[in-house]
Amino acid sequence: MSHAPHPDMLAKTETLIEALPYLQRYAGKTFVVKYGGHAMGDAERARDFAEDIVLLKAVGINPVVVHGGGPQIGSLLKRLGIESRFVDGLRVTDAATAEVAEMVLAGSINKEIVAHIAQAGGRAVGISGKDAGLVTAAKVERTAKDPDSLIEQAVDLGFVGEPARVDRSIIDTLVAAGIVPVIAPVAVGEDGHTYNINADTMAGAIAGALNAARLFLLTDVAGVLDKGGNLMTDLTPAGIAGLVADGTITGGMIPKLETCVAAVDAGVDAAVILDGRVPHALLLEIFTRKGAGTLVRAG
Ligand SMILES: Nc1ncnc2c1ncn2[C@@H]1O[C@H](COP(=O)(O)OP(=O)(O)O)[C@@H](O)[C@H]1O
Ligand SMILES: CC(=O)N[C@@H](CCC(=O)OP(=O)(O)O)C(=O)O
Repeated sequence: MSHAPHPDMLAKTETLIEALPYLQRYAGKTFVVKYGGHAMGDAERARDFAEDIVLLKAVGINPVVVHGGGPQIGSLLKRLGIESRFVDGLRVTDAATAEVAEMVLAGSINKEIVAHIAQAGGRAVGISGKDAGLVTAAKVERTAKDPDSLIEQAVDLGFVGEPARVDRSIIDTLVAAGIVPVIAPVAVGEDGHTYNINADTMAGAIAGALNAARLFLLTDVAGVLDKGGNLMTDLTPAGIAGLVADGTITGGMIPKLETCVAAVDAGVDAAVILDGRVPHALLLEIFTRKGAGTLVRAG
């Protein structure tokens, strides 16, 4: 009788052994994972994502989830007959839009992610920036060139906020209790109004406040692509500035990379842009040698 292992078994064992140094390196570390609205479109991928989070927790990593939901806010606004306009990738948010954004983000999407994590055998609690004073928002100020006069003028984005202060204590309490925090990008301002915050910006601020080892941004592209469409696997803040200046990086990728640079500047070891359409993209990135997306690290 042969004792040679079946090739399938061998491949599985190799995968587990390949993960060993990463399991040792990352145990006890905090990973902030931003789950974008585009990445959560597919129900099967949403379940994969929840499994990945539960697996990270099971091997001693502390994942903290910050989610988006831009496309989902857009479709409810459409059903309600409310139009959306974007400036620099930010949704101009009047009082009615802020109400809808909070319903979708802190309501349906937040609870859906929590439920998926529970189904995968984990424990999660869904909160927004409002809970226990997690985030205090400041109104975002933007200027744009007037197309006629070419003079820079203030643009009022309404209730669009950015995190001015982060009080991490509620996250620490949940993590200490073995619970995965799932955070919606909505917060209250000093003025008592509800502010809608870009989810990448929210995730970067949370990662900075937690001194996270890693920030992962799950989106719907392979990562940052060069002008020929090839994946750029490693970037530094200086390299990113050059790619913005020469027009390689445009649109929604600009705030995403600004978030990565800010997080790395704030002491996060590395930020990674990942393709959320790939099954278990997070596990592949964390536990295999190859990595899957674009890694941003201090130069
Ligand atoms: N150099 C680039 N590499 C990859 N994507 C880019 C690049 N420049 C611009 N983009 C755009 O950025 C988009 C990702 O940003 P966004 O749509 O805001 O993602 P999300 O909704 O996941 O936050 C990509 O779908 C792509 O259209
Ligand atoms: C101010 C602002 O633009 N807020 C975003 C919040 C959701 C978000 O960022 O979701 P994604 O990550 O899925 O794009 C919005 O209203 O769409």
